[in-house]
Amino acid sequence: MSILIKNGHLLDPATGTEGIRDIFIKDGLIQKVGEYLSEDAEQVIDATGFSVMPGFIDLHVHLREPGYEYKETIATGAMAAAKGGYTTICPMPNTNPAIDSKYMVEYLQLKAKEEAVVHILPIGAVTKGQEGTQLTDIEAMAGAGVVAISEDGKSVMNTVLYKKAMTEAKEAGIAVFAHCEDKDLVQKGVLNEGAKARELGMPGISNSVEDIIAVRDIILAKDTGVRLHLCHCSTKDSVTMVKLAKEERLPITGEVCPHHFTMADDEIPGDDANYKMNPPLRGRADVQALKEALRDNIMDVIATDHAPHSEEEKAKSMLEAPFGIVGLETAYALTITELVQEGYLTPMQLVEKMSLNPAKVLGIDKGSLAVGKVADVVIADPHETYVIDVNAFVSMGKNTPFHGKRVSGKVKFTIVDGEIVYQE
Ligand SMILES: NC(=O)N[C@@H](CC(=O)O)C(=O)O
Ligand SMILES: [Zn+2]
Repeated sequence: MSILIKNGHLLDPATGTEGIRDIFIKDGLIQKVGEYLSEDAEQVIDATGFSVMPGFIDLHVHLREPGYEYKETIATGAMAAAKGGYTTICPMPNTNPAIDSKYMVEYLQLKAKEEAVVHILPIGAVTKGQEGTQLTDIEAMAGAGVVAISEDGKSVMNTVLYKKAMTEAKEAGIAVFAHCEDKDLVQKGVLNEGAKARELGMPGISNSVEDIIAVRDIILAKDTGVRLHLCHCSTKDSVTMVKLAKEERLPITGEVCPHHFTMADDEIPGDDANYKMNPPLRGRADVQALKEALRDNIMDVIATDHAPHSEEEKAKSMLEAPFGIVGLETAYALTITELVQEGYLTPMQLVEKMSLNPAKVLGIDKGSLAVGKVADVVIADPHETYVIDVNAFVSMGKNTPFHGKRVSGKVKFTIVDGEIVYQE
């Protein structure tokens, strides 16, 4: 298939290109980028007024397959990704069984190849069954194609074991993605510790639950030399620690989720589990620190932590319901609305955080629309304003606190390997 994208506003931070360009795609690759291209193409897309960007790369999604297909499948999660402008997503290994062996990695890849409309790059578990006791065969999983290891959903609390995992990941040439949460300190917390938790009479989760493990993991990464990526950073002290680590030139990157820069805990209307996720919505000062950290490039990546659950599960009290909200279909709009329109990020920075930097974290040749690159492209209207409606989601998960929120920014086309996989 050949596609000619006309008159779009190209945003390609990898080459420093920002401006009106035409792009000619053929045989799955970017063939030409220029002004007034007139190539013959099977499909011409008029992208006047739209941004044309390298496809978004999500370092943190939960696809729920195998084991929890009633929440999401590889097929539905990938379709939600395409609708959100993502062309590559990295599923976390907390499935049932967990992605904790070469065989499970191969199973996931095979299913993804058959069923997913976007690229799937799996992440392997750190310990077998994510039970925290026995390391997985990290070298074998890396050989099978995992791009990182992570115990996401929890932390590896045994420091000796985790250090060994980091050493092995370093040897295998892959990164460690850290979910920072002190399992003992969190106790039974369900939302941020503070006035809202007291008002609802529910146990809180302090910032230190995250901060203590973030410090530990940064120190372990310094000891082992592994590339460490801190998932879903939610606190102002996480920001400070990533800043210090960068000043020391440690290979550490930080990720922020749209919900953590969009909403503070004081906006939780009551006992509604669509506002329950891990880490929780934090205080105003944390939200502000996260926005500034993205602006100042202390935080490198915006990732969704797309965590679908069934309506039945999320209809329960916050005390009972599982943690997590969906994010693939709202991330671009929340980033435009909360960060670009508010002056925290330039459009080029948005592309860095959602595409180029994630590619760098993974060490893959994506995140750019330069000639010769794979044609993974998103075309979006940054100005279109609308109201988020869960009934329009293609994800099986409808669990979001942003239903009814007015936002700007809508994905129009998503192109994977030169093929249109989503069109509004
Ligand atoms: N973030 C969440 O609240 N939940 C995630 C796990 C995780 O990313 O920690 C899930 O798998 O549901
Ligand atoms: Zn997590």
